[in-house]
Amino acid sequence: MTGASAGASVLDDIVAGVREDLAERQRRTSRSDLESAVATAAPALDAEALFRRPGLSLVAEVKRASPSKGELSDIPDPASLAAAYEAGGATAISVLTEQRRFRGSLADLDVVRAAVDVPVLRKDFVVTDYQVWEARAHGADIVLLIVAALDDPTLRSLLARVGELGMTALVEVHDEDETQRAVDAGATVVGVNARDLKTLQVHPDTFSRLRPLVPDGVVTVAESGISGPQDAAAYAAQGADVVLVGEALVRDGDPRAAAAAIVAAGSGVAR
Ligand SMILES: O=P(O)(O)OC[C@@H](O)[C@@H](O)c1c[nH]c2ccccc12
Repeated sequence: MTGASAGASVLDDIVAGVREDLAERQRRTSRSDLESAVATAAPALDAEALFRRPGLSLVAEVKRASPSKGELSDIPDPASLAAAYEAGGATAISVLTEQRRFRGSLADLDVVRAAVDVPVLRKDFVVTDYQVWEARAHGADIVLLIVAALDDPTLRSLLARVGELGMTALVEVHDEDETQRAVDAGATVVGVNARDLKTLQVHPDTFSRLRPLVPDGVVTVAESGISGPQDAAAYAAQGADVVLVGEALVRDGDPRAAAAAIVAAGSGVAR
């Protein structure tokens, strides 16, 4: 049995809402409209190559709310927030585009894309090819693929599409079985989410438990519950190439300095 069929969960609820919103957008914008937009868009930036550079990379997230915490921050100006992250040395910017639980949107992705020169991640519950085209049409360079939400054939076909469009896939796992599925499907960037999206609980030891299952040469990303520089340095010492941070940055009054402190903490950590 795969994660996608593991019974009712928060994740199933979120994906059901995502599919309804998706059907609505598909009525307005055809797949061929998206393909035309992609054909004339600037090519995707190579985020994976940036993640492979020495030192700890930071992916800084634009996140207003979450199912576990509710409202986090109003973020009236996502473009300025993203620019602050970039000025602080973030390698890439993550933008939540899920609307119902995270209060994100493709409009947020658009304004962030226009505001920064670094790669941008579309953070959403991607379950169909259409959403990958949509991500690229809106300027995303990276797409999140959550293994728990996908069966193997779908994971593989979405990975192939992300590659065809020149983008990087961040393939998210939260247990041993999902890690094996990600690796077998050929993921080159694996994100270990310390928050189990089925129960919403954070388990800080998840990264160190799953890291040994990821082959050398695959980029690893530590995700969720990172409260600041100390946590980031700890993940770097455990072999993380990248940390993905949302709440701690959106709640900080000085997101540029907060991002810079995380980047500084990760530099010079023996890995
Ligand atoms: O705000 P935090 O605890 O720093 O977490 C960021 C990020 O890991 C989290 O937003 C996230 C990780 N995977 C996801 C999948 C969908 C939505 C959100 C997420």
